[in-house]
Order: sequence, then structure tokens, then C-alpha cells
Amino acid sequence: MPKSSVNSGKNSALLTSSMKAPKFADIHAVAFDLDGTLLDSAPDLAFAVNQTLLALGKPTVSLPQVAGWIGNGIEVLVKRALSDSFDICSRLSQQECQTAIALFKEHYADALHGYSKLYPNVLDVLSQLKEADIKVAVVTNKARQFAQPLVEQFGMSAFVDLLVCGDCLPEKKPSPLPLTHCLQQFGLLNAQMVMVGDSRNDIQAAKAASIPVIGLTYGYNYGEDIALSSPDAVIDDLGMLPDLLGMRSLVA
Ligand SMILES: O=C(O)COP(=O)(O)O
Ligand SMILES: [Mg+2]
Repeated sequence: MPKSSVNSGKNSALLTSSMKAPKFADIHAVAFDLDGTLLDSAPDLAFAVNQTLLALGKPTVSLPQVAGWIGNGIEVLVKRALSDSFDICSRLSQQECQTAIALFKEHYADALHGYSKLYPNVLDVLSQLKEADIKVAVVTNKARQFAQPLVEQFGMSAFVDLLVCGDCLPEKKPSPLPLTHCLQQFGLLNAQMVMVGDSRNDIQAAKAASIPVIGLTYGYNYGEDIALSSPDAVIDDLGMLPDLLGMRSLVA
């Protein structure tokens, strides 16, 4: 059965339907992360990474390795793959990186949604938020040339009011800028929007923007437990979100 917990200061407690988190009492917008939150994109990212490595005559890497490198945008992902490590090798040349990034972009554009899939309950939750007149932003570190078609191809466009990508603004998550940009666009106060994400970048961005934040236990987060970043609540199924916001629950 899906579980959620709410961080009530010193202790995290299991959340029941009679115990709404006051942090989420007046929410008018939800900012969702994309990779690892709405979309399990690691298989196609891994495919494009390996096509790039093969083209460069380098050994391929595994899906869990790539999943552990996702979170800081495409250029950092490619540099990690070239380094075969989370820590980018200082000996990589600029030329080598540029060639690999260009190759990766070609391969990923060709294989954007071959193996990727939405996580459970995504479209139902987005639809329920729309019905309740709650605005939806997707705030991703992924470049717009990939994020936009993915949002469209996976049937989310009709529910997304604002798409903020890694190359839209001068700073990406964990900077608060993408989230303060959403607040400005929606004309909302900090306490009126909640961030929902799988990565410590999402939690740090939300905290820096002083907005409440919910962490998801699935997704990537560099192989680390999301609870270690101390979000205001933790859920293991997106279907738990409506209940946290005081709406009709989608899961038992
Ligand atoms: O492109 C990435 O590295 C991660 O994208 P995300 O911010 O949607 O998780
Ligand atoms: Mg993510």
C-alpha cells in the first residue's frame, strides 16, 4: 500500500486522512519536477548515453549508473558518462565534451520516448488538479528541446500551465530562480505553491525559494534517500498527493 509521511519538525509521522499537513493548507499551484517524478526517463537517457559512448569508441555504462548521474541537466550527464563517474574528470577536454554533448543531443532527440514511461497515477493527478483549478508548472533541469516534446508526447500538455526548463533562465535547480519565476508568473505567495520532486535539487530549490516541498521516494536522487534532504513530506506514489493537499484520495 502506498505510504506518505509528513515532517512535523523533529519527527516524521505517518500521515492519515484526518491529519492534513498545515503546510499544504492553501495551495493554488503545484510545481512538478519532470525526470524521476512524472517521467521515468532514465532508460532513454541511458540509451542515448551509450550510443554516444559507442560512437566515441568508449565502453558503455549501465542503466543504474546513468540513473545515478541524472539531475543536473544534459551537459553534466554527458560529462559524467565520459568520466564514467559521478565526479567529472578534470582531464576531459572542452573539445571532447562538446563533441559528446552534440552526439548525445542527436541520439536523445531520436530516442526521446522509446522506453520512457509515466509513473503511476500521473495523468489522474494532473487531471484532478486541473478540475480543482490548481495551476501546474513543470520545473525541470532538462533542456526545452527535449522537455517540451516529452510533455506533449506523454499527454501532459493540456494540464501544464507553465514549463520552466534548465535552459530557460540563468540558473537551474537547486537555485530558487525557476520556482520564484513560477510564483511571479502565477501571481502567488510562497506558501501557495508546493514543489514535488525526486531529487535533493528539488528540495534545496524549494527551501531556498521558501516554498513547501514534497519528496518522492522513487526516481533518481543520486541513489540517496530523499528523506535525508528533509522535505516537508515524503510520498512513495504520486497518487498520494491529492490526499496531502486535502483533496479526494486517488489511492487506498
Ligand atoms: O535533466 C536532468 O538532469 C534532470 O531533470 P529534472 O530536473 O526533470 O529531474
Ligand atoms: Mg528529477
